Amino acid sequence: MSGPGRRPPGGPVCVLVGAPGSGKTTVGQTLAELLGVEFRDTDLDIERLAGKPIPDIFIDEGEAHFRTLERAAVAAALASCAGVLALGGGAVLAEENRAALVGHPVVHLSVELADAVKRVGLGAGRPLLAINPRATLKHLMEQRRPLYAEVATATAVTDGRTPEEIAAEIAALLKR
Ligand SMILES: Nc1ncnc2c1ncn2[C@@H]1O[C@H](COP(=O)(O)OP(=O)(O)OP(=O)(O)O)[C@@H](O)[C@H]1O
Ligand SMILES: O=C(O)C1=C[C@@H](O)[C@@H](O)[C@H](O)C1
Ligand SMILES: [Mg+2]
Repeated sequence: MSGPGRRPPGGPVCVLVGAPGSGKTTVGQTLAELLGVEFRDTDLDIERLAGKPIPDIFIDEGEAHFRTLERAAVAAALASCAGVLALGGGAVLAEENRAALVGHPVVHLSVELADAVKRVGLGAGRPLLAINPRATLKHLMEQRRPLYAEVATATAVTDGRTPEEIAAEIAALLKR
């Protein structure tokens, strides 16, 4: 893993991006504990503001509305989080979000299809994976791989590794 990049004053110490099941929420929580900083997750921010779970937002208002909420959540979190920030798996799809990430230390949690499929199972709580999770995840990962690479200043491989090992690697890197 190469260096994570410079952190703008007041911004997150680390932003995590990656495919569904890459471990952004799990590794992010562990990393925040290790560093003694706040953990923030734009998916949770969106659910709190909307007052309902993400699958219900997809059902009631549709994906386009969710992406609008997500762009606002990413901008707000980048402006106010000084800890570890996990983004939703599809946040990098928006050019606006990719532009907002420039200058931040962004770590891509990489995962191959086999481990990702095992981790998300039948996609419970993940509306995009509700039907045919393996094929959908394969397509999403192929489509998004260049976008994660575009925004990332460092990559941490997660396949076959525990969240604790991954968080420790990122923490060491951030101290450099
Ligand atoms: N390195 C790992 N090894 C094994 N299991 C893991 C690892 N990282 C995460 N998991 C498990 O995989 C599942 C998905 O992890 P998590 O919810 O953190 O992914 P995510 O990247 O936040 O996904 P999403 O994009 O849907 O929010 C959880 O059950 C978690 O316990
Ligand atoms: O991969 C995606 O597009 C998504 C991932 C989750 O984190 C949530 O943001 C939502 O379920 C959409
Ligand atoms: Mg998550």
